[in-house]
Amino acid sequence: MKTKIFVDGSEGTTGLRIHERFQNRQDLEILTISPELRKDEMERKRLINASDITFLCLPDAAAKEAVAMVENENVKIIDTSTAHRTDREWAYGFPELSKEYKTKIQKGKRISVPGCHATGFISLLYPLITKGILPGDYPVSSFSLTGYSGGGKKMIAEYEDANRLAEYNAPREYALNQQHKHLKEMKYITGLSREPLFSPIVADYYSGMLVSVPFYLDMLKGVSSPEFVQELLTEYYKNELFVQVMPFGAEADKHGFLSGNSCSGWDGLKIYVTGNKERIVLSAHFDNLGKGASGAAIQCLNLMLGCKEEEGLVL
Ligand SMILES: NC(=O)C1=CN([C@@H]2O[C@H](COP(=O)(O)OP(=O)(O)OC[C@H]3O[C@@H](n4cnc5c(N)ncnc54)[C@H](OP(=O)(O)O)[C@@H]3O)[C@@H](O)[C@H]2O)C=CC1
Ligand SMILES: CC(=O)N[C@@H](CCC(=O)OP(=O)(O)O)C(=O)O
Repeated sequence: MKTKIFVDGSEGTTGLRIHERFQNRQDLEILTISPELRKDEMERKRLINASDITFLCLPDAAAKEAVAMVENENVKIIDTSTAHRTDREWAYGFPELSKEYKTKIQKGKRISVPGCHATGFISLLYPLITKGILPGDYPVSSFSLTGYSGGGKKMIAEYEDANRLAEYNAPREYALNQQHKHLKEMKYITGLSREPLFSPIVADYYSGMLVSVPFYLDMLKGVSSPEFVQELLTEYYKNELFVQVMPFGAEADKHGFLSGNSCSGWDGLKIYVTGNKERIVLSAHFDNLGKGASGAAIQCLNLMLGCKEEEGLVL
C-alpha cells in the first residue's frame, strides 16, 4: 500500500521543492490541497488527519497550529520550521550525527528538520565536541553565506523585483542583534555552554550556503596539526552518503575561492578544512534548499519508510 503524504505549505519555497522530489515515487500517494484553500483550517485539518505523513513547510506559528490539529494518532509529522527543534519530544532530523539520532528519526512520529545555517554549523562542531577535542566553553564564532531563497517567498520577491534598491546587489550581513533564530538549536544540539557569535550574510544569488567556523589550533585539545582535524572528521562521517569531507587544504575552485552557490541543486554537504598550523577554518558547503531544508526532509522521510536514504534526491 502507498504511503499517503500531505504537504502543508505546498505553495511555498520549501513545499514546492519537496513536491518536486516526489516525481517518480511509486511508493507515495500525494494528497493535494487546492491552492485557494491552502490556508483553510478545516481542509488542512482533514488532509493532515487523512495522511500517514504530513510535511509542515510553514512559518513557526502555523506549524504549531498544524500540530494541534492532529487527531489521528497514527499521523507522523516532519516539520521544516524552527518551532520544534529544541523540543525533547521531537527527533532532530540530522541522522549523520549519531546512531541514536538516526534511530530516533526511523522510529519517530515527530521529526524536526534542522535549520539551514544550523545544519552547517552543527555538522562541523558536533564531531569535535563528541570526540573531546573542542571544549564546550570554547568562544565559538561563525559566519555564513546564504542565497536569498533562504528567506522564502518574501525575500525571493524582494531580490527579484526589477525596482529593488541598489543595496541588494551587495552581500548583506543580518541578525546584527546576535539573536538569529538558529542559535538555540546550535547550542542545544552541540552542547556548547553558550550560544555562538553568529553572523549570517545573504547575497544576490538564488541558493547555496557556506557556513564557516574558525579555530585556533592550540585551543583544541590534543590537536597537533590541521590534518588531524580533517582526519577526525573523515573518520566520523566515513559511512555517510550525504556528508563528504574534502582532503585538507582542498579549495572549491582553482583560484582558491569557496563560493556560496557551487553546491546549489545538490542534496549533500561537503566539509572543507583549510588554514595552517596555527589557525584553521572549517566550512560546510551545501544547498539551503537541499541538505538545508527540503532534501533533509526527504532524507528523513526515506529513513522513516525504510527505503534507500537517497531515494528522489540528488547526490
Ligand atoms: N527557504 C529555506 O531555505 C528554508 C526554509 N525553512 C523553513 O521552512 C518553512 C517554510 O519556509 P519557506 O518555504 O522558505 O517559506 P515561504 O514563505 O516560501 O512559504 C511558506 C508557505 O506557507 C504558507 N502559509 C503561511 N501561513 C499559513 C497558514 N496559516 N496556513 C497554511 N499555509 C500557510 C504560505 O502561504 P502564501 O503562499 O500565501 O504566502 C507559503 O506558501 C519555514 O518555517 C522556514 O523557516 C527551513 C530551512 C530552509
Ligand atoms: C536568508 C534568510 O533569511 N535565511 C533564513 C534562514 C532560513 C531557515 O533555515 O529557516 P528555518 O529556521 O526555518 O530553517 C534566516 O536566516 O532566517
